[in-house]
Parts: sequence; structure tokens; C-alpha cells
Amino acid sequence: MRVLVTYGSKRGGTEGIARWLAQALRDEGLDAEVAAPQDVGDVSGYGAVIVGGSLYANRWHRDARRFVHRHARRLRERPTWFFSSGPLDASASDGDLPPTPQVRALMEQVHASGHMTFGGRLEADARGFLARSMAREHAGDWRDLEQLRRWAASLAEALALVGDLGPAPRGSESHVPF
Ligand SMILES: Cc1cc2nc3c(=O)[nH]c(=O)nc-3n(C[C@H](O)[C@H](O)[C@H](O)COP(=O)(O)O)c2cc1C
Repeated sequence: MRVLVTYGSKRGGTEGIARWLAQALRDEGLDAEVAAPQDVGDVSGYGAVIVGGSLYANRWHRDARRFVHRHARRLRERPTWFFSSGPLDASASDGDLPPTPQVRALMEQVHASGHMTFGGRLEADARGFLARSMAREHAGDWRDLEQLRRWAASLAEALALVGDLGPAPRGSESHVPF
């Protein structure tokens, strides 16, 4: 099954997660590819889509939000998962940080099957006034590869189940059982 991983990322940390995730999904036997949201014309060729966004003031990066709005109808027709990347500490590693209210609303819009929050990254020499002052105390890389691999394995398992159930009837919503 072809799987698209796309992202909204200001400073590259979330893009990095998208790339690792696609690799982890390929390791699980899926035909996964990464594309920047502006390079995706149509998601019809994909069996499943994963959209990630970096968090700034609890809001997803604009490119990720726009992607969801633009493709909402098609996303509702196929299994779609979201991930967020943000916390500059180890709080995301357990895998149970919920989506922010804005991201939850986007999930409802496309009937997303699930969400994962990953730790973020902020470089010590980050540009921008706010980023620079945050970096004084919070610079670091909290993206957790083990957490990412566990999530990739659970997605592969869910997609294998979808595959066993056969393709959904045209126009129907996805029915991933979790
Ligand atoms: C100004 C600013 C605001 C941020 N706000 C949040 C936030 O509300 N929640 C959060 O979890 N992380 C927040 N972060 C951390 C970023 O989400 C984190 O650095 C992330 O990895 C950035 O992803 P990117 O490199 O793809 O842009 C903030 C970072 C900055 C610089």
C-alpha cells in the first residue's frame, strides 16, 4: 500500500520526523514516501496519509493546516493519522500527550484514525526573537526514535487490518477499528 507522509515544519525538526517515519514504515514493509505539502496535488493515489505539524503556541504549522483543509474530502475517504511535534522535554516519549484543541478539531474534520505527539527540537542558535529566548533554557532535541518506531509498527498493523478487510466502497469513510 502506498502511504504518504507530509508535514508542516518551520525549522526542519518535524520534517525530520516525517522522513524517519517514512523510513520506519518502509522497514515495516509499506511503500511509504515523504512529500512537502505544496508538492502534493492529489492524495487519491495513496492508500493512507499521515500529516505532521510542528506546534507553535499550541497551533499546528500553517502548511499542515492548509493541507488538511485542501484535501479534507479525500482524507475522509482513506485512513489518515496526524502527528504533532513540540514539547521541548521528555513529556512526549510515553506516547500519551493528547492533540491540542486545534489539532483535535482538524482530526474531527477528516475523521482521523489517531494522533501521536513527539518531542520537538530547538537549536541553541535558533533565529527569531521568541525562539532565541526560548532556546536559552529549552534548546535540545527531544525527538524519540524508539517512540517513532513503535508508532510506525502500530500503523503498519492497523493498515494490514484495513488491507484484510479489502478496499472501502467508493465514497465511504475509512473504518479503521482504532
Ligand atoms: C516560539 C515557539 C513557540 C513554541 N510553542 C510550542 C507549543 O505551544 N507547544 C509545544 O509543544 N512546542 C512548542 N514549541 C516547540 C516547537 O514545537 C519545537 O521546537 C518543534 O520541534 C519545532 O518544529 P519545526 O522544527 O518543525 O519547526 C515552540 C517553539 C517556539 C520557538
